[in-house]
Amino acid sequence: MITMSERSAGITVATIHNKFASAEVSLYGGQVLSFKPDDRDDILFMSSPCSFKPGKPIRGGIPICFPWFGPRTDDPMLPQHGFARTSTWSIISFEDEPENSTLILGLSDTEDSRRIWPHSFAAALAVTVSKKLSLTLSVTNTGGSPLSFTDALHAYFKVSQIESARLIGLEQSEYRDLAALRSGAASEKPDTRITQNGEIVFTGEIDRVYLTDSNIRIIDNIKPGQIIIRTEGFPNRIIWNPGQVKGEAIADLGKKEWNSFVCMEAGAVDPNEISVPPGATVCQTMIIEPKR
Ligand SMILES: O=P(O)(O)OC[C@H]1O[C@@H](O)[C@H](O)[C@@H](O)[C@@H]1O
Repeated sequence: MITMSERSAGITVATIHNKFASAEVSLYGGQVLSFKPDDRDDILFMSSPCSFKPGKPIRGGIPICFPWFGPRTDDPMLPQHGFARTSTWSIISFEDEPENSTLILGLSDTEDSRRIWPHSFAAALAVTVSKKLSLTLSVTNTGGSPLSFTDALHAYFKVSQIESARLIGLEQSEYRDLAALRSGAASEKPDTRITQNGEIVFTGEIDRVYLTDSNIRIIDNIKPGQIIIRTEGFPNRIIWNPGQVKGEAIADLGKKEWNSFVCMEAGAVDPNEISVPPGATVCQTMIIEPKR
């Protein structure tokens, strides 16, 4: 079953409900806002002061970073993480099967998008709600010249408290430390690779791009259960939590809320950008499986 409602002026939300789960998807941003398996607690985090105002990104759920991840290196004035998360997507279709429900949203180039990213494209996001939450982003190059993009499904997972959570699956993987690079440490160069030693525990700011597509497990350690994340077509994992100092300075985040989420993003980040020849389509999938 699907029902549509207005979250605020200009923000339409589809609520999907079936025998396994419920989920909310905002057409603004093409963004999953919540996923409640068995109608239990949401496994996704949503910032409480988030204003849901067109023009601003929604902080929580699963924003889509596309067609670039992070700041645009050739023009830092352009919006961080691209324009997909601040664009309104259209509904392409909705199908309710006995075991799952799939909503497909679409976004194509416009005059405005071509001004900052001169490409013709048709993107579709298929959100399947079942025991698992599955997102497939497909991008078709509808123009006559090759296009390439970087991207991420920037999932915010709720945790009871970040210092107690653990993230498993990246042991021995190499990463680039974006936080260290930003701090301008002389020893840090964009191509510096560090090897992950053991599981990830959170003791302060973490902002890293891992050069791997391995499966991830998030363990809350206070609540029982875990979340398993698998992907196809996403060569990178990005792990982000701002820590207390930077977290308290984020205007659209509640004062203590930096402590209540971890972002585990499936991405294709420089130098792993995705190239799409004219007429071709590239698909990337993220599957999120909550386990009791
Ligand atoms: O505040 P934004 O634009 O949503 O970005 C949040 C974070 O997103 C992460 O993906 C980046 O690696 C971080 O550097 C960034 O701070």
